[in-house]
Amino acid sequence: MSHRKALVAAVRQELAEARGTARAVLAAAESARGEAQHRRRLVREAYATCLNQLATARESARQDIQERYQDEATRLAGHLRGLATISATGAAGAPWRLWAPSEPEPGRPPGMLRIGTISFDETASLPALIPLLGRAHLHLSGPAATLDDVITGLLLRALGSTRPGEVELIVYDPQRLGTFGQLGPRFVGPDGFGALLEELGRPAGDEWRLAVLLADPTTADELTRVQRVQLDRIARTGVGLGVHLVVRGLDLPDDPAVERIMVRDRVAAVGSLGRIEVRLDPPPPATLFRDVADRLRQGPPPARLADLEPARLWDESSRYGLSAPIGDSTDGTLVDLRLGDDPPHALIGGPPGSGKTNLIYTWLGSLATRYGPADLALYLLDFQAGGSFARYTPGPRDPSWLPQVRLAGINVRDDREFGLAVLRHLGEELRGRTARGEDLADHPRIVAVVDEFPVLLDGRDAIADEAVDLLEDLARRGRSHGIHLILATGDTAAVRSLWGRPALIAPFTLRIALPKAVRVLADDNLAASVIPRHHAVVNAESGLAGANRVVRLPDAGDPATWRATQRRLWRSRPLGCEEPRLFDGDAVPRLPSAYRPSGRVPTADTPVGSSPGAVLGERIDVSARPARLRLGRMPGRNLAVLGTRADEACDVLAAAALSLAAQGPAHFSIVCLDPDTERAAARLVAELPAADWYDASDVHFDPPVSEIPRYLIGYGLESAGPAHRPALRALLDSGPSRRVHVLGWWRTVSRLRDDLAGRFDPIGAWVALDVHGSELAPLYPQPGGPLWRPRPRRALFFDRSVHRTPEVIIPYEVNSDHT
Ligand SMILES: Nc1ncnc2c1ncn2[C@@H]1O[C@H](COP(=O)(O)OP(=O)(O)OP(=O)(O)O)[C@@H](O)[C@H]1O
Repeated sequence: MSHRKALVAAVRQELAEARGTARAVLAAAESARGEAQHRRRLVREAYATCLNQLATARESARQDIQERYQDEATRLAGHLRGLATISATGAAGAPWRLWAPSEPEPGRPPGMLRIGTISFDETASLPALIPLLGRAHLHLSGPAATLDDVITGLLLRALGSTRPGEVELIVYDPQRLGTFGQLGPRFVGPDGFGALLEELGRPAGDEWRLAVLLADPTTADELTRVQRVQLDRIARTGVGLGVHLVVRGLDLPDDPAVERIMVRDRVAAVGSLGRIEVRLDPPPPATLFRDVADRLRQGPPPARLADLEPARLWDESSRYGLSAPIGDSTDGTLVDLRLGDDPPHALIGGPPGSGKTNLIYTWLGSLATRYGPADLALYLLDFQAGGSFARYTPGPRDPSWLPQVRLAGINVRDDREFGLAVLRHLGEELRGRTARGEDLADHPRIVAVVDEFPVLLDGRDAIADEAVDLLEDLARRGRSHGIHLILATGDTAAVRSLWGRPALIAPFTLRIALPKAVRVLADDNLAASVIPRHHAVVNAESGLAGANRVVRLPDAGDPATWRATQRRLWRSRPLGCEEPRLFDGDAVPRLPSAYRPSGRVPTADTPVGSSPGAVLGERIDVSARPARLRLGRMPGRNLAVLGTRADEACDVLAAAALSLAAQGPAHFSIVCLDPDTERAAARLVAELPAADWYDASDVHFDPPVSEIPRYLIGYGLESAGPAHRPALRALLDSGPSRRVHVLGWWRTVSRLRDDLAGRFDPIGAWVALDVHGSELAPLYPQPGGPLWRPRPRRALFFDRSVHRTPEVIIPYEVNSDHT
């Protein structure tokens, strides 16, 4: 029992120990669990804190990023918009509601064109731009109607942002679906497609050629292999040649120059924009077409004259030539005209109103601001009606003149003699320069401008013959002596006839053709027929096709603008610079005071020359010298003034008498037999120092003999009548040897003949007013009489002792107040 008890006790003991151990283990476990739980709690808490912190950090980072993204995006969008504005200025990029045609900036190639917008969030959008002129062809696919809207908009932008004439628009539209008729395209019909492809394979000229091909299924089906090859070649090489395609309905090969636009609804995918979607602009409102059409019709606003001025006045030397810009070219750079060894001379042509005068003004202005009077001398002749060169000479309201102008002839249409005189003068200058063999640097270069030169060369007469010879000589030899000619005309027939004179026209290698000019350029050079107004084709290779430069001309017409420039030049003129000689065919010269006795009345002891000269009128020449009739003691030294224009006859007689009186002692017998001339005769008597008056009541022709010369000034001598004829004839015959000379007026040659009984030898000199050449035959050594068609205020003067042919003179106005 005890054993059992002991065993029980031992087991109990063990159990108790085990329980104790278990309890201890449990306690340890419990505490470990507690520990673990505590740690877990701690970790959880830490995690939560961490999570919170992370969330906060993430939130703030997110916000930061968001803000930065916003900022960046706004900035980028701003940049992009700025870039877009620069890349597509004015009409190329403006939305339709603000749209108007715009003038491209000179010197900048055409930009991109807007077709719609790109939106990158709800609020902001950017213009979507695509390349065209100078950059790419366009290939469009999608619903035809939408494509045609897109194309219409693009054409409007392309034409509205370039200068009229810069883009030649050709449309192939067999179904006539397009709506660009107002843009003035050249339409090509279905049967012209092959020819069009051939044409597009050739380089465009100065302009861009923009071909819109709206192909229908038939076109695509019928495209031959050759045409396919041509089209592919245009797609690859056309852009470099100025040829651009805008195509729908036909494939174009893959090429960097081909921009593809795929349209679905009003959204497009554009090749160069990648995956960005473009929301297309609506089609342009119809009214905008009118604006573009008007602009195309009107032509561009003119470039400014001020743009041609050099940085410094008179800073150039003409030693090696004269070079001056006259306008800007289609790319905005200035185009120079050069005169020198080559080309030496210029021919300007264009129909009336095409802007020749304006071009000449521009050219002269540009030259005159670059080359001072030591480098340039201008001779200006205008055979047109109207005095376009008068602006360069002093006028009543403006005393300034253009210092380089030596001579200006205006209104010389009827005075071809003056043109001839100028050419003779230039011929002498050429001879002088040749003989002296001087260097070009010693002289100014001469530029002689002859506007409407055919007037001078017209008419198969001695003037035309001599003028042609002189022009030919000047054109041939002038180049090496610094003499340059600029001939201008609006007369097509005259230009045509120049081609019959190759020797004359050949040295005129610089050709300037204004719009619609005919035959100024070579026959196969049609550039002048396609340029818009206020443009010119400049060609320094005698008009050969391929040497054209198209120039846009500024408006040089405003006299006030020019006057300001001329004033500046005038104030800079060197000392001793002389006023230009102005010959105005419409002005009547006054008898210069040096030929009037007033003031310096000669006394009886003043020596009289052996043959004093009677001044009859102004010669038509470069220096405006008077025409004189020497009245020596030889037979025949009398003067007959012939014709019915009494005023002019009186002026001739008065100028003769006054100029004789101004030279030395003389006695005058005024015989006035025509009531129309009484007033003028009386004025003359009043101004002469010593004169007797006779009229029908006491007329006689037996003047007393005296020591000093005596002049009988007869008005209407035919009225003396038969009774006085013998005495008159005797006086005419024998007077001159006694220093008695008759200067008389007869209305007609036949009345003079009656008075002379058919013997004209005592009339050694005559001045004919409105008497035709044939009527003058009896007074002229050559049969048939001189060539003379009378014209107002011009007279033909012939003195058989000095003249081989008669000369045209302008009777001076003696009494301007006509009292
Ligand atoms: N580049 C230009 N810019 C603006 N206006 C111009 C330009 N060229 C000419 N004009 C204007 O056109 C008109 C005709 O020009 P201009 O008188 O020069 O022509 P023209 O050929 O000399 O004519 P005509 O032979 O009939 O005298 C003028 O009113 C002139 O002001």
